[in-house]
Amino acid sequence: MLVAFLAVEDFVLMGKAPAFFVDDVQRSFSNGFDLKLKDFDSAVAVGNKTYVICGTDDPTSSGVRILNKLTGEWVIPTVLGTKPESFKGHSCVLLNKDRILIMKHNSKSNESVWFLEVDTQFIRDQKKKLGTEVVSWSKGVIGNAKRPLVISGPSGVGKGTLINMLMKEFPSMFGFSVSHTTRAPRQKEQNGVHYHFSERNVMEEDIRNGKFLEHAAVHGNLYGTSIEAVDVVADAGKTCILDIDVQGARSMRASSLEATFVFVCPPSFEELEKRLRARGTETEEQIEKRLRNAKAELEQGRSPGLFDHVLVNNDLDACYEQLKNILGISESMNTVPTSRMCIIKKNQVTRLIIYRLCKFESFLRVTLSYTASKVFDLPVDFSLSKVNEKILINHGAAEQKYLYTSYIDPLYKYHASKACFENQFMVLDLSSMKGGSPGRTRGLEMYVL
Ligand SMILES: Nc1nc2c(ncn2[C@@H]2O[C@H](COP(=O)(O)OP(=O)(O)O)[C@@H](O)[C@H]2O)c(=O)[nH]1
Ligand SMILES: Nc1ncnc2c1ncn2[C@@H]1O[C@H](COP(=O)(O)OP(=O)(O)O)[C@@H](O)[C@H]1O
Repeated sequence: MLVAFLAVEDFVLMGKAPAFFVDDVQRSFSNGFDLKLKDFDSAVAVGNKTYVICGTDDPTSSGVRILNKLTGEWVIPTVLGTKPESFKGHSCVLLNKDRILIMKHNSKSNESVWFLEVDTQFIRDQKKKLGTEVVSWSKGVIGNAKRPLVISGPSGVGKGTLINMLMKEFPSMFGFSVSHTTRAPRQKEQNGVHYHFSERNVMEEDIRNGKFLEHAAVHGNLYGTSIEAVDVVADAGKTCILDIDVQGARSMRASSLEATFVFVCPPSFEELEKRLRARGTETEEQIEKRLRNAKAELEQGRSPGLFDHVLVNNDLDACYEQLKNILGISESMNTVPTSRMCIIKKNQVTRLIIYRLCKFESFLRVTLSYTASKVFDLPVDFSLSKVNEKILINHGAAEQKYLYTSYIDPLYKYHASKACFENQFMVLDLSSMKGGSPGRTRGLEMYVL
């Protein structure tokens, strides 16, 4: 049953597979080289390389080693991304020759799906940059994240003001991506709220270790968006707002993150200077540097294809309304409309109906988010097979039962009985898969067949 579903290039090798199966596949993968698989290790062939994924809880282990099948050499690659914490029994399958899907046995579905990227664009870029073999983990997330909002514009134009207004009016809809920076905190800025204020050497090390989605040198300091900063907001079901400079926006445009890009302009250069000085948070030297950089930023903000929308922040309220229009939101999305509130005061029966309606609305909201992230228990053992964009998670092998199914034989027109296996399948649907390293892989669906 298992073999019937396996395409040759997608061959699966399970840590806990029966010995005869391991031996057969091992030989064909390794061209005669000894893979030295330990308990819970698994191996996947990708072109001339065999990737061994080590089933271990040891945090010091790289978790992955690569055999070059032509030379017989082993390489320990640079491992980027967030790797799964405990990684014992698992099954894997190769997808599109560029990433390996790994599913943990005996786990919850929201913790079970991981991707090891081996030859995606991100990996090819990192290989060039680091000059080593590179692999990168990405956690698979059931359901889709909301489309992030990237806001850029020169210093003092009003980005922070607009973002604060949005977050204050719609606290349950928006979350802020807290960037890292090497600049010193301003008087009212809190670490972990406005920025993660970091030492340059620590931030540089984290960048090397692939913890950042993007980073840039701005006004003489280092700024960057960590993968964690965006994922925390997305995992809470909120739209993530990124306040980043034009270089950062450009990097995000080129990445797998699909976002709405908004550039905010001042009505005039003089007004920008006035606002920056009135804010009183920078020294004269810093103000001059920011104004010099603003000229180039304003030019780059108009680069074709970079920003989806350009807003002129002249009248603050008008600009804020325009931003809300872009996002397709209105006040009624977050509060009970005032007309309804008036009725509430008028009579008891209407009050009850309104109360139920509100309850139902919040029930719907909860139900919808629950459906998107419904959690399954994955069995102690299963095999994976790939059929187009779907992964069949077969956990019936251990409990296969004969069923006698009655049917009418079309030739002889009499009732017959046929023995067949009852297998239990769950499906991981990858057809809406998005994102990937260095962030999460989202848009997955899981259901029982
Ligand atoms: N590329 C990038 N730019 C950032 C990030 N965080 C902030 N910035 C940008 O850095 C610039 C300076 O920010 P900041 O020091 O807070 O000064 P402000 O813009 O005057 O409030 C602004 O253009 C921000 O949009 C980040 O994570 N990545
Ligand atoms: N439309 C506007 N008109 C007048 N002042 C504004 C407007 N928008 C923002 N400001 C003020 O300009 C200053 C800079 O705004 P801020 O949000 O800190 O800019 P940024 O985050 O882009 O650096 C703040 O003092 C803010 O109150």
